[in-house]
Amino acid sequence: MTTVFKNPLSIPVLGFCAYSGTGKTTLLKQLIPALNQRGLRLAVIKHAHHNFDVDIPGKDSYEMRKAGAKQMLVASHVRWALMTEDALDSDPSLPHLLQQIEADKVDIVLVEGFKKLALPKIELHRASHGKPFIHTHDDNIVAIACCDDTQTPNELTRLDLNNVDQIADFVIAYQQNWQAPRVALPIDVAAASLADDGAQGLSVSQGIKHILNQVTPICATETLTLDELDNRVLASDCISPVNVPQQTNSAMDGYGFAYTSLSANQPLKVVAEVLAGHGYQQTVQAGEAVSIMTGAPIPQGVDTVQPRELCTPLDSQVTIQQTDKVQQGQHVRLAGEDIALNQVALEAGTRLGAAQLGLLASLGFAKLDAIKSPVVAVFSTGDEVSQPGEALKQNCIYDSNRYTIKAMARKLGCKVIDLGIIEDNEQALTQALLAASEEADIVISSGGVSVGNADYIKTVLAKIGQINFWRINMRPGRPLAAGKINDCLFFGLPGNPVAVMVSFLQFVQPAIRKLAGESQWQPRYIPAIADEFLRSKVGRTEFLRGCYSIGTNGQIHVSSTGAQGSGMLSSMVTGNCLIVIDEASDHIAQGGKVFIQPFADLL
Ligand SMILES: Nc1nc2c(c(=O)[nH]1)N[C@H]1C(S)=C(S)[C@@H](COP(=O)(O)OP(=O)(O)OC[C@H]3O[C@@H](n4cnc5c(N)ncnc54)[C@H](O)[C@@H]3O)O[C@H]1N2
Ligand code: MOO
Repeated sequence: MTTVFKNPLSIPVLGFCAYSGTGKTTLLKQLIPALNQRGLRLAVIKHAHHNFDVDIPGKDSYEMRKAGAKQMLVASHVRWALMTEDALDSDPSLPHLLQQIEADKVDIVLVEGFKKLALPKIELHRASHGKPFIHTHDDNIVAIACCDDTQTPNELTRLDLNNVDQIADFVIAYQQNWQAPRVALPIDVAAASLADDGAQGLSVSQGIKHILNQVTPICATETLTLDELDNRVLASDCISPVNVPQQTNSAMDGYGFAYTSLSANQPLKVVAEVLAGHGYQQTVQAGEAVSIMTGAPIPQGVDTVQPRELCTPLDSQVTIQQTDKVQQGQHVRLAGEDIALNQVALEAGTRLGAAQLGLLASLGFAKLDAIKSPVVAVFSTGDEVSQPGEALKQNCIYDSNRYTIKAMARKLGCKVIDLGIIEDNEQALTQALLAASEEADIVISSGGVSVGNADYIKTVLAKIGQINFWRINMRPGRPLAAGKINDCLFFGLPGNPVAVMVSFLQFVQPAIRKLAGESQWQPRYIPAIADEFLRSKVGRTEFLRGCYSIGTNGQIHVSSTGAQGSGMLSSMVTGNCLIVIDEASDHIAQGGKVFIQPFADLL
């Protein structure tokens, strides 16, 4: 049995394990020079089972430690050592020790000891010692080094315990082939299986995958002006018809000359002034310079520009100051260095914003084809749900969901049809849903997807569409209906206002983006440090509303907005992000790592 081990470094860690007396240290003492000879920089961590000391009584560092310094760092120009007094009841933590290694100074960490940790290891075995194998009960053994008299399983790399060069070659290959494990995000749609485990509910990733499988991107396009293209999705690759910049030009107001003309304190003859939008048609000769403005084309013979403030003009000459610091080609913007002629400047499926529109303008485009905007029809249900602006009847609530859904859909570039509040009766719902499915690409409702008695929506949907009623293992937003009415996508979001927003962001948003032809979109996760204990539950993804900020240590910190009731819309207003806790965690400790999705990135 081994204990979980997570390598916190970006370099490999390789253990050497054996029963005592096998010759681990003897081997390592021979292996280290062999690896050094092959150019591998090493760190070694050794687990000592006894109380040891590396210091000598009488030395200053020893005396200061004995006087009570918990940590003592002694340093000279050749070596430094950090000694830390730990009175642990159990083994030291290898990840913690690894974090003390300067990973930019070494290529691999070799570990002697820590036999029980699930870290990759080479087992050393000497049959003559009569000790059992380790690989039979440890899956982390990557090779076994033994003598001729030992039988080993075929699937395990076999090394000769007495052949140090062979073992060194193995370590080199291990280091070269090692890849840092991918950071596991709390939601991984690509890895989700679509196996039918509906009784258990679906994970968020499974739900998204099922939904995306039902979405066929819109093909219809329309030609729009640059202004109209804002927040729209480009229909085809945009090929640059020009070089940007069109010609090689100056990045500074100053003097342009041939780098080879420069010699200290030798003035250059100023032969012309070149302004932006104009040119100088002659070739600038050796010993000559032009006065040149930012954006003006660089004349023939010039390859370098010195800013005006580092030049001394006198009559028709200029002296270039600090000639020793001038670099050939400085302050010259090359033709096409931003975007080259015929290069794909923007790919089909790009959502256009300020930067993209500016870039299209810089290429001279006035109009381009965009995918037609998805049309989203939105309605609310529930006898208690009332129209804002009207007097609130007793036991009723105002309809907030329709407004959050409409605003989120519009933010995603959709055209919105507002179907209002549809009364909870079968005929009205059937008519409204069928009519909406004719006009819209997506129909979204809220409320009535759980197990309540007065909800007709489930009955109606079962009759007119192919709709799944899922239980998603998440909070908030557990019930979710998703499917199709004819060719129209349908989402029945849960009624609780925060659940509506979270379900929209996690499930409807990817569907709308795929529908709209946006090919590259992935939700963004940003690592943050939890400033408080965050409660969760194994088996469900938790979306807490949080506030993140940059801490004094320069890292992103996050805390929850407080009470997390799924009816408390104010938490979405106070917060600036969702804190996403994966299914495997039952809590995040204060100071622990957690992923956040800033609202600004989500919509
Ligand atoms: N016995 C069970 N009860 C509930 C369960 C469950 O699994 N078993 N799930 C709970 C969860 S979680 C949620 S979320 C809700 C979702 O239920 P519905 O989708 O059927 O929604 P309603 O019951 O219609 O409404 C829930 C809540 O939201 C308010 N609401 C509804 N529409 C709007 C609107 N347009 N604007 C603002 N607020 C709205 C409604 O008044 C309710 O308070 O079910 C739990 N119960
Ligand atoms: O999942 Mo419900 O959405 O907790 O409010």
